Amino acid sequence: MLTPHDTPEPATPHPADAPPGGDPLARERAHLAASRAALRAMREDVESLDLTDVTANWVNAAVLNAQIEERIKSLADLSHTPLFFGRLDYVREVAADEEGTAPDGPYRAERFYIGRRHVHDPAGDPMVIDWRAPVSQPFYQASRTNPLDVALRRRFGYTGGDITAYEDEDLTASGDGAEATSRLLQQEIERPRVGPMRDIVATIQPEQDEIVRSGLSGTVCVQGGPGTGKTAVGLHRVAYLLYAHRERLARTGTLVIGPNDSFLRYIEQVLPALGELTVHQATVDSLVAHVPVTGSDPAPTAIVKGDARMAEVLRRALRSHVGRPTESLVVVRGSRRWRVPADEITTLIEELLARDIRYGAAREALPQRIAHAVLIRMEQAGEAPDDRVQNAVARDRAVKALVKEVWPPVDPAKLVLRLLGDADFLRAHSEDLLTDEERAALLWPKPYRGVKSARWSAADAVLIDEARDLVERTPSLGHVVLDEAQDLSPMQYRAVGRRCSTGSATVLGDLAQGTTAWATPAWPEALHHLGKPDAHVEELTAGFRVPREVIAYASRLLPAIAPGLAEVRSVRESPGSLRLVRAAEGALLPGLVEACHAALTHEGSTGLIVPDPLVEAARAALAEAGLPALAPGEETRADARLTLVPASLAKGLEYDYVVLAEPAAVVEAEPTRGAGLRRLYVGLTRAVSGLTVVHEGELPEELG
Ligand SMILES: Nc1ncnc2c1ncn2[C@@H]1O[C@H](COP(=O)(O)OP(=O)(O)OP(=O)(O)O)[C@@H](O)[C@H]1O
Repeated sequence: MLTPHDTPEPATPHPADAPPGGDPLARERAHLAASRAALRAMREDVESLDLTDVTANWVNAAVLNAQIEERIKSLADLSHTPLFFGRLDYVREVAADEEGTAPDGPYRAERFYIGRRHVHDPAGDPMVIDWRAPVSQPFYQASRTNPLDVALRRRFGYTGGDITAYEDEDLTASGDGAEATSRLLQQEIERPRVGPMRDIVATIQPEQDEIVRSGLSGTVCVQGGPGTGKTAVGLHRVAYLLYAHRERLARTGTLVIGPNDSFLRYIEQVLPALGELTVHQATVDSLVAHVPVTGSDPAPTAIVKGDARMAEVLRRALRSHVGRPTESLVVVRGSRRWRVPADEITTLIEELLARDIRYGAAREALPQRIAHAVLIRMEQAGEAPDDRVQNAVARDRAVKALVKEVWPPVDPAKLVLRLLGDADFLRAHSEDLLTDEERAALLWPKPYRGVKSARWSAADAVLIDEARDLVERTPSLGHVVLDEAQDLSPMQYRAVGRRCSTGSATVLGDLAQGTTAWATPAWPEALHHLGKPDAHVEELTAGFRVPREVIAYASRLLPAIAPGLAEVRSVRESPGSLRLVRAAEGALLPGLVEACHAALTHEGSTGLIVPDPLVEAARAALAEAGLPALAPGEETRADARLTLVPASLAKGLEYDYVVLAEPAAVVEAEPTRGAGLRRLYVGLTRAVSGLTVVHEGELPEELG
C-alpha cells in the first residue's frame, strides 16, 4: 500500500535542535538538517587534522595529505544531491556497525535512513547509512511477499536540496499480493534529462540490485536492450564493490571501459557523485595505445586481425626467435674452464619452452639454469660453490652472449611489423591457421620500413598488445567494467581479459546493438575470449529510457538484427511521442531544423542524430537557423540543450527528444546491411520522451 504525502511548497528545514513537532515531514526535515550538520562536523574533524607531528618524512606526509584531501572531497555535502533518499523501519532492532557492514556491530536500531554515504553523529551513531551496507539492501529488495523484516519503506521526494514529499509502503499489510508502483520512482524515471548521466541510487530495481551486489569473485555478463540500465548497473556495481572490498580494490584498482571518449565524458560524474573518486576510465583503444594509430583497415582485414587465431600466430612467431646452440658453452672461472655441451643447453631451452611461461620471464630464467649446470660440474669436481657463485656465473659474459643469441630480446611492435610486412614470415607461422585469402588480407600492400613510419591501425595496436603480453605479463586489475561489449573483436576481448586475469569483470552489452563487422554473435563465445567462460549471463528486460511507442517502432528491426531477442518492456508511463515526417524532395535539412525547433520547445535535451556523411551539412543548417549545437559528450545545460550527434557516436547516450535524420542513409553508411540496421536501432532508441524521424527518401523496408 503506497501512501504519498506532498507539501505544496518547499519549506525551510528545521534546525537540528528545533523541536520538530508532530508533522512527519517536519521531522524528516529536521533529520536532514541534523544529518547535514553531522556531515559538516565529520568534514571539519578531518580538516583540522594536524600532521606536523605525525610524520617527519615528507613523502609520508604528502601521501597522508593526499589521502586527507580525498577524504575531505568525499565528505562534501552537495546541495543538490539529497543526503538520504529513503528510510527503512524494521519490525525489530537490527544491528549496524559504524560503516553499516558488520551484522553484529555495536549500533542497533529499528530505523535507518538510506543515503549515498555514511553519516554519523558525534557519538558515532549512524544518522545515514550507506546504500551499499547490508542493512540497506531491503530498501531495494523487500516486497510485500518477502518483507525481509521491514515494516515500512519510505521514499523521499526532493526539490533542490529540500524534502518536499515522501511516500510510504507498509510491507506488513496483507493485500492481494500485487506490488504497488511508486509514484516517486515513476517521477524519477520520467524526469527530463539535462546534463551528464546521473546515478540511480534511489531507484535501483530488484533485478538490477542483484547484479549490483553480486560478489567480487565472479564475472557477470548483462544482456539488456536499450535503456534497461546496463551502464547504470555497471557503475553502481563498481561503487558497491569498492565499498565491500575497499582495501583489496584500492591495491589492485578498478577500471571502466567504454566505447569512446564522448561516452566516457557522459558517464564520468556518476561514480564521483556516489563518493568514488578513484575509478579509472578508458576506451579499449586507449588501453592498447602503444603506437600512434594513423591508419585504418578495410573490414575484411580488421576481421582477420581481430580473430582469436591471431593470438596463436603471434605466439608461434615470437617463439620462432628461440634458437638452439651449435657449440658447447665455456665459462672461465679463475684458472678453470667449465664446459656445458650444446645438447644439454638445448634441453634447458626445451624445458623452458614446455613450461609455456612468458617469453621475457623464460629469457631471464635461462642464465640461472645454465649457471646451475655449471655449478653441478663444480661440485662434481669437489668445489663448494654457493648462491653468489651461481649468480656470478649467470652474469658471465659467455653466458650472456649465448642467451642473447638463442633467446634474443624481441620488440613486440617489430614482431607485428614483420608479420604484416613479410609474407614468408607470416606464412611460416600461420600455415595451418589461416587461409591464403586471410593472409593476403593481413599483409600491407607495401611493407613499412620501421615501427615509427608504419601507419598502424586500431586492430594492429591490439596485436601489439597481445605480443607485449606474450613477452611480459600485463598486470591485472581487481575489477573491470566493460560497457558496449558487443562491439569488441575476440582479440579486443583478450586485451581486456588480461587486464582482469586475476580479477573479475562486469560485461555489459546488447547483441542487437553490435555495429562492428566483428560484433559478438553470442555471449558464451565472447566470455571465452575474455578468459571468463564461467561468467553468469543475466538479462535485464525492463526499459527505463525509451517510451513504449518508440521502442515498439525500433523493435520492428529486431527480427532482422537479433532474431532471438525480445522487445524491451518499457516501464515509462508517459506515452511519449513518435512522429514520422516525410520531407519534400531536397528539403531534408529544413525539415530537420524545424523538428529541432519543435523539440526544443519542450523541457530537457534534444539530440539530432544524423548519418555521419551528413554531419557538416546539418551543422551548417543549424547554425544558419541560429541553433548552435554541442558535440556528443559535451554537457547539455539549460541554455545549450541541442547536440548534433553523428550516428556512429550515438551509442550509450540519451536525450529527452531525438530527431533522427534519414534512416536509410544511417543504414547505408555502414559496410554491411546488418551493421547498418543495428546502427539505426541504436539511433532510434536514444529518446526519453519523444522521437521524430525526418526522411526524404524511402524508409528501410525492415521498419515496415
Ligand atoms: N532503476 C532505475 N531508476 C531510474 N532510472 C533508471 C533506472 N535504471 C536505468 N535508469 C535510467 O534509464 C536510462 C538508461 O540507462 P542506461 O544508459 O544505463 O541503459 P543501457 O542499458 O546502458 O542503455 P543502452 O543499451 O542504450 O546504452 C538512464 O537515464 C538511466 O538513468
